[in-house]
Amino acid sequence: MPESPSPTTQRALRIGVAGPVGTGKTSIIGALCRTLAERISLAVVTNDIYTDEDARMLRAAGVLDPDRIRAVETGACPHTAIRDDVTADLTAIEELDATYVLDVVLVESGGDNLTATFSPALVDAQLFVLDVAGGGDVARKGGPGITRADLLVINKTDLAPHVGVDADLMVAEASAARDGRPVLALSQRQPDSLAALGDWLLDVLSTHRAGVLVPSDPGPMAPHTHGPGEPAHTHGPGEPAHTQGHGGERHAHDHAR
Ligand SMILES: Nc1nc2c(ncn2[C@@H]2O[C@H](COP(=O)(O)OP(=O)(O)OP(=O)(O)O)[C@@H](O)[C@H]2O)c(=O)[nH]1
Repeated sequence: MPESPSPTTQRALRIGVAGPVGTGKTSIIGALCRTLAERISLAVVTNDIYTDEDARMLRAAGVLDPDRIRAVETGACPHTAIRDDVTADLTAIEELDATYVLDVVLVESGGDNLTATFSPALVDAQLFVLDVAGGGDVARKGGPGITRADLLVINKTDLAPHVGVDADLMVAEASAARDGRPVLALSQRQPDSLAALGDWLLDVLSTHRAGVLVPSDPGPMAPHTHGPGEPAHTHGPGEPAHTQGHGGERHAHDHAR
């Protein structure tokens, strides 16, 4: 039976999982659910632009009661839903928290670029996921998620020999870039690494229950564009409305919220 949350906890701990497309975010959430579902009460919110594919994958994998897994279709770039207007995600989290006695809600960002991070208004702590197949030099490139997420995961280390990457060096370089913040080498094929990930989450949960977890913001996205010919923009306060290209569609929205 899952333990009940501490009476001092007003709501479930919210953990964000961000990182580029295909680095293993859904698999990590599945592994956390498998590792911890007997010990704590979990729910999941996934973000995809047009589909609920990640939620369907997790439901099909049977990692949790399917009703505890909700999909948010962002309809725009994933970083918009986790950073600028977090309403849809917050609503999904709050509905889950009102329906179940929860310890933790895991929120998966849609796969995005290297600079997308969660707003501290949405999650209490966040992990950023890279994989060795993306190249050994990615961790050196920096960016807010790599340098300042609460945990950086270097994922799919089992593939390192096949893609010519020195995973230990990648971890060392990432650690050097993070000023003492933790880095975890992970593989779905290495149970010890999955247990270490579960332990990290339980540590964060203890801090949350003690009422001393202060969400920290890794920082805004770097200036970027959404389509050929569009000028680079940022997501900082006071930024004027601009247009974004989304597979041919264009719409205006204000990132200053
Ligand atoms: N070899 C290996 N493959 C992995 C590992 N983790 C995930 N994968 C595979 O990597 C692929 C992408 O994994 P996902 O978990 O869907 O990645 P994601 O980041 O959620 O992908 P998006 O939601 O599309 O951004 C799948 O084929 C997984 O089976 C791992 O540790 N080792």
